[in-house]
Amino acid sequence: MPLPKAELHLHIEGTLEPELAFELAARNGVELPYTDTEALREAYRFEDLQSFLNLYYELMAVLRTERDFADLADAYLARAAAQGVRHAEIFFDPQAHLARGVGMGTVVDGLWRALGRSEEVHGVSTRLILCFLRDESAESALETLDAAKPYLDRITGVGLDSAEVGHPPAKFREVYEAAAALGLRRVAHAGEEGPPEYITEALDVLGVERVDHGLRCMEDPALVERLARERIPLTLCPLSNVRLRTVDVLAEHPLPAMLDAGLLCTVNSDDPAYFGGYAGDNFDAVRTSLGLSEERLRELARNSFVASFLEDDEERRARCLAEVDAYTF
Ligand SMILES: Nc1ncnc2[nH]cnc12
Ligand SMILES: [Zn+2]
Repeated sequence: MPLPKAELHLHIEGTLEPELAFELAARNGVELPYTDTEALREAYRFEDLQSFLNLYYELMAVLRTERDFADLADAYLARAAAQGVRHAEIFFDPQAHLARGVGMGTVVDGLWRALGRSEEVHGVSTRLILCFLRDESAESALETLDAAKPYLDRITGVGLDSAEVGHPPAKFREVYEAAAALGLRRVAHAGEEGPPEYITEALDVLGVERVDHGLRCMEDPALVERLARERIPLTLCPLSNVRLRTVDVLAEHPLPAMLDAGLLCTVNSDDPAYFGGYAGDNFDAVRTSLGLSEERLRELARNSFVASFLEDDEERRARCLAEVDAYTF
C-alpha cells in the first residue's frame, strides 16, 4: 500500500497521456501533427517552461466536449488513487479552452462529472482551482472570473500559471481582490523560473495562502525565514523541475535543504503525463535520489493534508492524517 498523500499541484490538462490524446483526437476528428504515441513521446524533451507550454497548449486541441474533460479527470483520479492520493486539489486553465471556443460550462461540468463522484469511485476527495494564465492580460483574467461566476459552487480557489518570467504577480492584483471578495482561496505559481521577489509579491499583493513551486526562495535567506515562520506551504514538483531544467539532476534538488530550513514543503506531480510520473512516482524519486528518511517522507505526506483546503471537512483531514501516522513503510 502506498503512503497516503494529498496532491495540491496538479494541472488536469497536464494529465493528458498520449494514448488518451490520440483517442480523443479520433473521437473529435482532430488532426494531431504526430504519427503515433511514440512520435508524440519523442517531443517530450523540454528546454524550459515555455518549450513545455507550447506542446501543452497544442495538445489541448483534442479536448472538446464534457465527456472529454470527464474522461481526462477520471483517468487522472484512477492513477492518483493507485499511488496513494486521498485528496486532490486540481488546477484547470479555462482561458486555454475559451480561446478555442470551448465554454466554461463544458469544462467545469465535464470535470465535475468525474470529480463529483470521485470520493465514492476512487476514494479521492477533490477541490477545483481555476488558474489565470499570467501571459494573458489582466482584463482577460477578470473576464474569466466573471465567466466562472455561475460555477462557483464547484470552484474552491484561484491560481496563476503559464509563462512566469516577465509576468509578475502584481499584474493580477485586481482579479485576486475580486476572487477574495467572492470567498475564493488564493494560490499562485511563483519562483519556478521567476525570481524570489515574485514569491514576496504573490504573498503581499495577491494574498496567496500557498505558493506553487516557490523553489527560488532558496536564493533569499530572509524570504526562507519568513516562509518558515509564517508556515506558508510550498507545492514542490521535483520531476517537473528536472524536466523543465530548473534543477540539473534530481540528486541536486533543494528539497532536503528546504525541509531542514523548516519550510512546509509538499511533493506533487504538476503535469504527470509530460514529466515522467504521478504523485507516488515523485515520492519514490525523491526517496531514491535524495535519500530521504521514512520520517521525512511521513512529514511530506502530513504536510500535504495540513496545507490542503480541507477546512470544510476537518473530519476527512483528521482521518487522512491518522492514516499517515499509522502507515508502515
Ligand atoms: N509547471 C508549470 N508552470 C507554469 N504553468 C504551468 N501550466 C502547466 N504546468 C505549468
Ligand atoms: Zn504547475
